[in-house]
Amino acid sequence: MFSGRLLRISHNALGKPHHRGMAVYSSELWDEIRGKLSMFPGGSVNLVKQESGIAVLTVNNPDRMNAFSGTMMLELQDRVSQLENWKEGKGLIVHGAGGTFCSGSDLNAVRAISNPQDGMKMCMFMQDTLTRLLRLPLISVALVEGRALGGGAELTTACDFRLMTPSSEIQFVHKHMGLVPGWGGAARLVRIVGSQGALKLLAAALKVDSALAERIGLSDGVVATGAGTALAEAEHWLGDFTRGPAPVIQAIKKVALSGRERPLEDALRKEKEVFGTVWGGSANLEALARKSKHK
Ligand SMILES: CC[C@H](C(=O)O)C(=O)SCCNC(=O)CCNC(=O)[C@H](O)C(C)(C)COP(=O)(O)OP(=O)(O)OC[C@H]1O[C@@H](n2cnc3c(N)ncnc32)[C@H](O)[C@@H]1OP(=O)(O)O
Repeated sequence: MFSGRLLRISHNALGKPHHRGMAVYSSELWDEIRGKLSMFPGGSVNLVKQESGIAVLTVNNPDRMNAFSGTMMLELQDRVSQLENWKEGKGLIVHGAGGTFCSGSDLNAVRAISNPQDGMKMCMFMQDTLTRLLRLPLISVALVEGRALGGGAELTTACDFRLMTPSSEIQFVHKHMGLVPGWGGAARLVRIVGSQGALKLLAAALKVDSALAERIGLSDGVVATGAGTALAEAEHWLGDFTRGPAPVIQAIKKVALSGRERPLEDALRKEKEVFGTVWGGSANLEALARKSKHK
């Protein structure tokens, strides 16, 4: 488990603790890393915020099976910042362009930064961004069509839920690359499928199809394939969880998140704090006035 102390007190490159909201590392480090990543262009990360309160984030580099170039890593961080400030937001779908999810880091960039120093910086940058993605006050789902490989598999674990099309696959291929996950994917995978399950998926670099993924709790459901169909089905699926006023949905995500990440007493204090934001709020008062019955 992430401890509450780690959540709120992380360490900068010099080992000094610093306090930051939803991030893991100090943003003082980012200027240098951003400079390096900006040298590897290609693709984009697109964000559409819809009136429904559900946003769609598209990893878009179809010529490279949606691999993450350096500039896409930068764009992802910017998109997450935008979503952190989206007051009306309730849900998020993360998917890939052109019928596939994401094939991880762009190997052309990886080859150019294959020294340990640059690798560590990229790792910290992506850990920070994906941690912030998971901590958004939005209910998020990764829609996996085609392949989710390496860092792409890690990206799926930075969402609250995963949906897969019947023929799609998630594979932590890191072992075959002589690596371990570096974008926080191992830590998150353990929380999703347990330590035994995570060890099996990582150590065998198993191809996890949609049936196996559902059986081990990696996937939360299967959606039909087809141009636009999978996305529409994912929106419909998410709609069940995002129906209602944004402050209430965001509060639900916050208490679930603190329960997932914090030790019990810390999570209880957080729950009390979040409870205070909705108690006597407009949705609460309207429900009381309606004399709601839950038959
Ligand atoms: C922490 C994360 C970790 C790290 O950085 O440390 C990583 O993510 S490492 C990257 C892990 N991913 C891979 O190793 C993917 C390697 N690629 C493949 O296995 C295949 O390309 C596959 C299965 C994604 C798709 O196979 P398919 O036969 O359907 O298509 P092609 O192989 O012809 O691919 C089309 C085109 O895309 C290029 N491509 C695919 N993935 C990447 C990538 N990760 N980086 C750069 N380019 C990629 C592939 O080379 C083809 O380009 P072309 O110019 O046509 O050769």
